[in-house]
Amino acid sequence: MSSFDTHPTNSSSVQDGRQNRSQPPDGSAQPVIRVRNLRKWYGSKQVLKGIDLEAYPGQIIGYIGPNGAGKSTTQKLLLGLEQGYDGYIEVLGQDISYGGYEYKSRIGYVPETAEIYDMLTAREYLAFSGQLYGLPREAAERKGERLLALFGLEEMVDRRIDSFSKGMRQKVMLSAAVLHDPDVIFLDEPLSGLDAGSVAVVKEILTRLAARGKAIFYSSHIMDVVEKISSRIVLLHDGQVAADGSFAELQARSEEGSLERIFNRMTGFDEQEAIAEQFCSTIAMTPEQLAAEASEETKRP
Ligand SMILES: Nc1ncnc2c1ncn2[C@@H]1O[C@H](COP(=O)(O)OP(=O)(O)OP(=O)(O)O)[C@@H](O)[C@H]1O
Repeated sequence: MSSFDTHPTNSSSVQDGRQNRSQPPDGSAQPVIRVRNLRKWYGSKQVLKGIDLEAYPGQIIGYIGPNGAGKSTTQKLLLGLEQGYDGYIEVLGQDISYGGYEYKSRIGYVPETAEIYDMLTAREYLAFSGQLYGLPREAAERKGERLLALFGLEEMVDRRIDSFSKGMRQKVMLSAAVLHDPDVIFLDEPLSGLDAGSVAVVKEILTRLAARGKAIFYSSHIMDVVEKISSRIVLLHDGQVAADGSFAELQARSEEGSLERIFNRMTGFDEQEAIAEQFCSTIAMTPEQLAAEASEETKRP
């Protein structure tokens, strides 16, 4: 039985959640995200080279890839934050090229780098972002206060965000992204700066939100978390989808153990030892050695 058939309120833990959600959705489920042949250029550089994607309610999609592969660009295009693309993007049944707003109120987003209004207190910020998504101010404040308290920040609610640590800010961003109970949640490195206990809490929250039918689009470089929580993993390499399937399917295809090893093999990365050695040797080079090397280079034809 797949999670698309049932949305249990008493969901399984992170450890066994993956197996429960690795099945494809049943025929009746409508995709909440549909992307066809998505292409994007920045100037003359083509960043996305024809992405096809579908996401269904209840899925956590681990969207992974090397630095610069195009993960954030894809998320920003789906969110309507980045303009100018070729291909087709549909979110919650709406072709986003028509520029409507309705679907945006059903989306939550934690960006990779938070642009947060840090002169506001946490309470003010959550009330403000809740209102942007259509919640009444009092409801947004009340819900925000409760979410922050659950993250252990009850003492900080009325402090200005510019006095928060990195992890505390991340908890505010996470709370702001889900305050309006969105149907689709985009997360770009959501665990950045969080301590081990908070990571465990967020993993459980994501598993439970998916069990309640939310679609979660999860970009991260922390492979063991992606491996554990994702019902489906999409590997982007050089602007193209290099693999798309459950962790078990990827494993069967690549005969590698962990997602980290699968990732390294599929992206052709096996040079970590050589690079690390060269890096350390470069650090140890003296000014004289660097000058000698530069003079050798100028002599070469
Ligand atoms: N505003 C921009 N203008 C020009 N080029 C950009 C812009 N934004 C992104 N790029 C380029 O697009 C490519 C993909 O960037 P993107 O941020 O989507 O990668 P990513 O997969 O999210 O990487 P990372 O894992 O490092 O966050 C990179 O080559 C980047 O330099």
